Amino acid sequence: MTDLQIKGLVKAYGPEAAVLDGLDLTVPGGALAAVLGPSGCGKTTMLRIVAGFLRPDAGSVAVGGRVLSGPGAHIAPERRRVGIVPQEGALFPHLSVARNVAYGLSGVDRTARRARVEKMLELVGLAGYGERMPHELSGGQQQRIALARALAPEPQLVLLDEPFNALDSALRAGVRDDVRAALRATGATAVLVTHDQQEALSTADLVAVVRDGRIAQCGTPEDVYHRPADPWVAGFVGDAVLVSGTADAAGAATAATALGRVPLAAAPAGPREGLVLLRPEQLRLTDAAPGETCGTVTDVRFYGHDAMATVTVEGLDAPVDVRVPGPVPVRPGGRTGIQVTGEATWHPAVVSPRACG
Ligand SMILES: Nc1ncnc2c1ncn2[C@@H]1O[C@H](COP(=O)(O)OP(=O)(O)OP(=O)(O)O)[C@@H](O)[C@H]1O
Repeated sequence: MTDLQIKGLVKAYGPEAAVLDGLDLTVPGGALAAVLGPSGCGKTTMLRIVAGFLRPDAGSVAVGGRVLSGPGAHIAPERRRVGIVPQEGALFPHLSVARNVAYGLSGVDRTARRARVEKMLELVGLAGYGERMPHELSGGQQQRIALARALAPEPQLVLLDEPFNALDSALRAGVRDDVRAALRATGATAVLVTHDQQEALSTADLVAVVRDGRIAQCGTPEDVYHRPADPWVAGFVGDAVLVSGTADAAGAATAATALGRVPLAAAPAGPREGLVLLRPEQLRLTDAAPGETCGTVTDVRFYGHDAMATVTVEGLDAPVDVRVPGPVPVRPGGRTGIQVTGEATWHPAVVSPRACG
């Protein structure tokens, strides 16, 4: 299995500020990494450089130790052993499914080619579909064929550029699971570009969040969600509750906030004044008992699996969101107590990212 190493990637289009500004990313062999970031922050630019369609201004791309792009090196896209699954599949409309899948298998003899196509169709759950034409497939089936086509030549790396965008939400989760299973079965290293936080967290082994042309944080989905590098990352990968806090005595992993004393994941180093970050599911609505943090519910949004209550709390400038798993016990206008569960992360300052897009 082959790893992907991107080092110090820089790319500007014309005289404007660089879109990629020293981007580093390592994806271990066999892992699926999701590259997540706001629109216009350079995700596709990075993917196009890795694919070899664009040359970087500086930096390097290596797969399995083989430099594909770098100072004095540029391997042509077709010689990179990199498979690509574009947005909306982009199958050749005039070729049958089997011929689409076989497209990258020139030089392979007929019998081996046929066997490989059958194996790939089986892998993506579409055995027996070889004679169909692309227009006879659903959108989800087309995306799976696009993956089969990308995997057929046994690439070392597979790049997926927002491949589920055109699918409706019901189909999306199923196709996503199938694609993930197929990638796992082949052991290919893969990079999935997406701007969908849920997709990144639920699909990938690693999530890399791009900001200002660099990786703001790269880690497991759990790390990025529960231990975000800063409030911006936290807000980008999920709903966040951010309140001012004063850290307790040096070395203590607790802070005083308007939501009460909050346990921290680690004792803060540096200034005692800072920001305490929680997820809405770490807050609980309680009966408004004396001595407890209290507030007024101003809004309730129902999502089916849970609901979000917005609560204004004395001492806080902005209301906080509380995720409620079952029926919401308070209507808008009602009083409620609030309790914090679990540990918060501590952040010394708010990051204000350069505007993207
Ligand atoms: N060929 C080009 N010439 C000039 N500017 C470009 C070119 N391609 C992209 N850009 C600009 O570079 C920036 C990054 O674009 P890119 O497509 O890499 O972003 P992205 O993160 O993939 O966005 P999205 O999520 O919307 O697809 C954008 O401001 C875009 O307008």
